[in-house]
Amino acid sequence: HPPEWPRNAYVRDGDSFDFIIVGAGSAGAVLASRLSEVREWRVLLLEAGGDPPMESVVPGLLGSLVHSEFDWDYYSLDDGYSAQAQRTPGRVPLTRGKMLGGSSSINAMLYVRGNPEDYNSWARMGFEGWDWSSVFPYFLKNEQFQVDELLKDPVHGPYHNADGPVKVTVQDTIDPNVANKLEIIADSFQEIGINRVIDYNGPEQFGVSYSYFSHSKPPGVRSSTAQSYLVPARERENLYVLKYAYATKIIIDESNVARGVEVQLQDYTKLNLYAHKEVIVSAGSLNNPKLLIASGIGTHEDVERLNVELVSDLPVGYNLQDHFWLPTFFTGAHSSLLNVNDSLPKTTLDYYPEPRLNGFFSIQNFDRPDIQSEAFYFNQSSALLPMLNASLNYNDEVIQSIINPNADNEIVLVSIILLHPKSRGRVIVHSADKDVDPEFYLGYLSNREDLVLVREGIKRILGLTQTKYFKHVDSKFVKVDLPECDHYEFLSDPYLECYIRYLGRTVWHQASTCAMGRVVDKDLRVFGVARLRVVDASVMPTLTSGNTNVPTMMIGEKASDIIKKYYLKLHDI
Ligand SMILES: Cc1cc2nc3c(=O)[nH]c(=O)nc-3n(C[C@H](O)[C@H](O)[C@H](O)COP(=O)(O)OP(=O)(O)OC[C@H]3O[C@@H](n4cnc5c(N)ncnc54)[C@H](O)[C@@H]3O)c2cc1C
Repeated sequence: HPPEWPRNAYVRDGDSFDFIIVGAGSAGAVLASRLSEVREWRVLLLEAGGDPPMESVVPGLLGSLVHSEFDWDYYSLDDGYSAQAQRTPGRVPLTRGKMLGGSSSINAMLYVRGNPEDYNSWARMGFEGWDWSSVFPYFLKNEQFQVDELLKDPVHGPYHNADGPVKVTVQDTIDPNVANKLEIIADSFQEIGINRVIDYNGPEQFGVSYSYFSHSKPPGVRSSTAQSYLVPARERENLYVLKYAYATKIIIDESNVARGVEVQLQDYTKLNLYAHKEVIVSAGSLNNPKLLIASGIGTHEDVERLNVELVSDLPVGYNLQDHFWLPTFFTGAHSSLLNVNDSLPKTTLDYYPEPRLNGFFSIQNFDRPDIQSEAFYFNQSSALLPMLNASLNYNDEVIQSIINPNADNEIVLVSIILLHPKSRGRVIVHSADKDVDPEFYLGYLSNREDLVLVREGIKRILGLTQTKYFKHVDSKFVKVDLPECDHYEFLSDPYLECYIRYLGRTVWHQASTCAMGRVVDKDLRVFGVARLRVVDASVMPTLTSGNTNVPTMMIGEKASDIIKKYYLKLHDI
């Protein structure tokens, strides 16, 4: 059954609330739920989209919402240098959820907290209160861990909580062949020095393990923030959820105090809504810059371009950071499709449809991992083609050159993710009009050190071909059809760099466009404007060592307590 989503609020022009939150995503929905725990606070949550459809709720339907009405469907600018093997060179689809739950309603559900050093480094940068020991309680508060053996385990148990809102399970599959192959691949990783660990959210992140996902045990239901934070709060009389409500501008008075939000509804009606206490912007790293710059908060050049008056001169939209994702492909065991029945995928909608191992290792910096690596196994009947096509958006020649060896062989895809890129991108806003998208320059590999690190990462992974099982099946690194790289010796450094520039692309972790220290302070208040905060992935000073959804929910949890402490004058919550 579809969940009972919160009802749409009846709101009139001029209405006022205590808090207005813009964006019901990974952070915004957490804030709305936590702030409305204070019954005397009236909380309005504005969301540009509506309720999530069943394709969002059912884990096995992952991937079917890309380019739909539930996706902002942005594309990056072609920089002529990276992601050149996309269908349109350089133009990478930047999927973002447009519905309750935001990107937590469309993402791949991997549950990865990152490394304690990520947060300790934020504290060392001067952001007091963001060190690991301060943020760890919020990770616990978020989690409803459903892996009983680990909960009971004296070593792993203390790293988990069974009572939070977001259900977390360990990967499972009903296909014994897939389970067996993932075991073999994990052993092969061990042979190249990437050890087996049980739980990367536990005592040790370095190593390879099964993946943990934010969905429930069967019957599998995605634990988006809509499902886990908003549904349980839907009966609260002080929580108002306004759907299909696009925030066009923050209303700021002449003393630089945020007073409310100007909203455009689907039928283009405009409403002015007011906040007695605060406006909180949680529209995500790609959308916040447009809203802030249209409200006069940005560099003076960017604000002037929109013909608005400057309120606070801040580098909004700069400093865009993203994890760079690169696939490598290896042939596995020989196999052929003689029996059609054997070829039918053995899968269930209860689980994530593409089981994968998740590994973390380092090339340079051993305080925390610098590379994340995922390993997927595909037989002929599997999801390889749709994944290359719909999710990864490669051109036909590239896809064909990977699918061809798959006719006679299983394929192992091993991705390499650059966790701490030095390259930076930018969101460029040309218009405040709801229907004019900003431009997104990702800046991948603009710092050569990033290219070198990924290249060394591939070399480490190439070691797999020398391991027992891969040798036994005579595994080969698949030569992808990249004519521009052909004049380099296959697998030489220049060849690998060319390969990276063509195949590398996003894994949808854009962050830091309103980072702490640049646009907001450590309590996430916007510099130069009173009663205005930004709370979402855009405030991360640097990226974490892993997928960004849980860190963003943690930011929502921590910000809720910062706000409660401030207004309720509490010392501890
Ligand atoms: C395809 C995909 C796969 C991913 N896979 C994973 C994964 O497996 N694991 C993981 O940890 N992370 C994953 N991520 C990343 C993770 O989901 C994001 O980092 C996280 O959701 C960001 O949260 P946020 O609160 O910053 O923004 P969002 O969750 O995107 O929320 C922003 C919300 O604001 C709304 N909004 C925007 N502009 C306006 C406006 N002007 N007015 C009103 N509302 C507005 C949006 O509709 C949206 O609901 C993935 C992301 C994508 C897109």
